[in-house]
Amino acid sequence: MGNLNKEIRDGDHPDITEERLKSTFDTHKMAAQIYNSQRAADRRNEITSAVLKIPELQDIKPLPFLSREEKVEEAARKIGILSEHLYDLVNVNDGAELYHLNNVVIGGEGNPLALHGVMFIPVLQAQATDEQKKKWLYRAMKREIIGTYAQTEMGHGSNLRKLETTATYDKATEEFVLNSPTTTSMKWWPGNLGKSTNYAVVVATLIINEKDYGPHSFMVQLRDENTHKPLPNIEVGDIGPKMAYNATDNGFLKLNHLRIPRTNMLMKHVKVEKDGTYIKPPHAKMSYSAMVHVRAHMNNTMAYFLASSLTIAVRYSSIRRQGHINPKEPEVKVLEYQTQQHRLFPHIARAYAFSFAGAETVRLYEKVKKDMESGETELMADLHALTSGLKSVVTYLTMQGIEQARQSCGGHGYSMASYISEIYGIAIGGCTYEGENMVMLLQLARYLMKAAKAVKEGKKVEGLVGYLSAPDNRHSLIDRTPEKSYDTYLKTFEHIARQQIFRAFDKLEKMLTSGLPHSEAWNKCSVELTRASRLHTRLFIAQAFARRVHDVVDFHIKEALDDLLHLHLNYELLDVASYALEDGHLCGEQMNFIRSELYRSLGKIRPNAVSYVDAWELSDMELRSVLGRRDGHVYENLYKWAQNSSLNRTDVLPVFEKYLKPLMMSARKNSKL
Ligand SMILES: CCCCC/C=C\C/C=C\C/C=C\CC/C=C/C(=O)SCCNC(=O)CCNC(=O)[C@H](O)C(C)(C)COP(=O)(O)OP(=O)(O)OC[C@H]1O[C@@H](n2cnc3c(N)ncnc32)[C@H](O)[C@@H]1OP(=O)(O)O
Ligand SMILES: Cc1cc2nc3c(=O)[nH]c(=O)nc-3n(C[C@H](O)[C@H](O)[C@H](O)COP(=O)(O)OP(=O)(O)OC[C@H]3O[C@@H](n4cnc5c(N)ncnc54)[C@H](O)[C@@H]3O)c2cc1C
Repeated sequence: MGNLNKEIRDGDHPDITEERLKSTFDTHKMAAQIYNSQRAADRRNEITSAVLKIPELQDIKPLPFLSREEKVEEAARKIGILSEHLYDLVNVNDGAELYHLNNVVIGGEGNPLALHGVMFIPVLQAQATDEQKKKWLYRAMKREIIGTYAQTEMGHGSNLRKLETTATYDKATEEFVLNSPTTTSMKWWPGNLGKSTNYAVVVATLIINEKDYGPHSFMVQLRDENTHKPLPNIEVGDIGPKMAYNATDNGFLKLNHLRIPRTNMLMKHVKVEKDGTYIKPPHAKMSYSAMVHVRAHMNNTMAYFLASSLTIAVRYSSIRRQGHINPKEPEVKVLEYQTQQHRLFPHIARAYAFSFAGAETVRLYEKVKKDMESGETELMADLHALTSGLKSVVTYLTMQGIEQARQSCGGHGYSMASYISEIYGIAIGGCTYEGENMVMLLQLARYLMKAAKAVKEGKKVEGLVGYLSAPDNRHSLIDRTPEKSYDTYLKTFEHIARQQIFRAFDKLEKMLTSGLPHSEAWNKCSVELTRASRLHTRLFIAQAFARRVHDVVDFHIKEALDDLLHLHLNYELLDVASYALEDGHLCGEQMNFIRSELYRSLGKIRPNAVSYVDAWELSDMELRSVLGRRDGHVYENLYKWAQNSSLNRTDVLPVFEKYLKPLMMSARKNSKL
């Protein structure tokens, strides 16, 4: 039998090989769990190998040494080369293959086609009529045109009903007049809007006969297809550097009474007829499909960002030696410290959990998308609630995990050589885009309050909120039953979420009966409401993890996932235990049990730590991290990496003659006086 950890190679750092030899499971079989099939895991590696054989697709130098302009150019250069090889490298109809190709070749900092693939094409697929698809979608898919999704304005992002860009129907000419009447009405933020795209789906407030019909989607050509010059009545540009994600030209757009044909409104579900008659869609929020598309996929991208940072941190922690546990023995790998394990391992478990919850979410999304094709909208509310909660909780916890990964690398974590700070910057954008996290938690809370009301009225609720009408134990059975089952944990999570949902509901009801208007009462309860949403979502994540472990057949993979799940349940429960202590559902003795199970779990995970992160099969090319190198040879490569610094081109910088020398000379002169 070969090595179970598939990353072992001759010449690797012995400390990392030692880790890999301890693996109790086949890392490539584990990759099949993470990427949802063995075929998908195989394809990722095949794509990476093929890319490595194409010299023009390699980074010209480490990305942190590029200026913003060079980053934009480098991403565009690679997109050009990729287009030549695309059909040889991937199945272009497979989103996961395309995403992987992007991560390996270009990385997370963006590229001119980022929004084209992530939102422009999906919005046309979901909202364009067949005729409109012929006109734009097929050209977009062939990349004859490049588009983006332009919704957010300088003054409004969260509250779509107050978008100031107007699309006023002119019956006489059968045109819409698109206008940005104020500075704050300018589109501000859309990815690739600034310089790359020549088309955009613009979301504007529809006005017919002076009546406001709310946000609707319109196809707008922004630039000449040959010269790329902005068309008349259009002002467009880049919004400037951001915290990260700087290979992308997030942009602004000002429309000055721009006229577009009536047929440029995306009309698959909603219509404006020639005479200005408005025909409602089957569901008022069908036009929000592009946002739901991204939200549904964000769990997996966040899991990927988190796993990338942890791969870097755990590999580095296995070659970094510092200090002693036993003073008579050599310095230990920092991974031996319990604090280091506690800092990293629960986040490894979360990365797996987000990936499994993500797979379930994408399945529900695909079902709802198919239903919507035929005008069936029943599950839209469930999907919106689920994706709103997950989007918020997963991005927030990912942020925490990446930052812990950075700190766990000590000083070198702060260097861009770790690349963790860039991953952090990219990932935390997710707390804001596709719906600011608090705003989205409050969307889920609306759904939860409706369910709570139904239960209070004696009705049975089912599906994602079914537990609200299920029987509850007054006291948790954790450590109170002979058999060790995850059900006791999941029931405790259910209890906690249920209690908080009803606490928020009762508070809201009390304020409403005291006569407070709904919106004011809602605001005064909103912290409690967001707590309810978080607890409900964390329950879902834990359940999704348990469902996956339950379904795994391979004994060694099941055992390894079972260890991670055990850690996850104990760690997460400790994190929210105050809710269960408050009403005596858990007692001090059970808390001690949970804590000791957590510490036991850390020890159990320790031998497989490197293998759990290796199983994500993230190549050196896609990690772009000196600390996270597969071979563990960090130090000599840190030194090589620093040679790229432009400050090292000369021994003496011009600033010496200009500023430092006069400063020191004058100081010396003064001290002689
Ligand atoms: C392939 C995936 C790739 C992932 C990412 C990859 C890499 C990452 C790297 C870089 C980033 C790359 C891309 C990022 C791109 C980012 C793009 C954007 O950010 S686009 C702009 C996104 N903007 C928002 O999300 C705005 C948030 N606001 C809203 O969504 C709405 O304003 C809000 C808050 C939902 C309220 O809407 P409104 O129309 O005012 O609501 P009402 O009060 O009228 O009605 C509320 C009822 O409507 C229900 N509802 C709302 N939305 C939906 C929906 N989508 N589906 C079903 N139902 C919905 C809601 O539940 C209420 O129902 P009840 O009244 O409670 O019954
Ligand atoms: C990297 C990145 C990429 C983006 N890409 C795109 C894109 O491609 N296309 C596009 O159209 N947009 C894009 N956006 C914009 C993004 O979607 C919005 O910034 C986001 O939806 C938040 O809206 P806002 O900026 O108006 O925040 P605001 O709503 O102004 O948020 C400010 C604060 O107000 C709070 N708040 C607002 N409303 C409420 C409420 N009702 N209840 C309680 N609290 C509230 C928020 O919680 C937050 O704390 C992008 C943004 C980023 C950062």
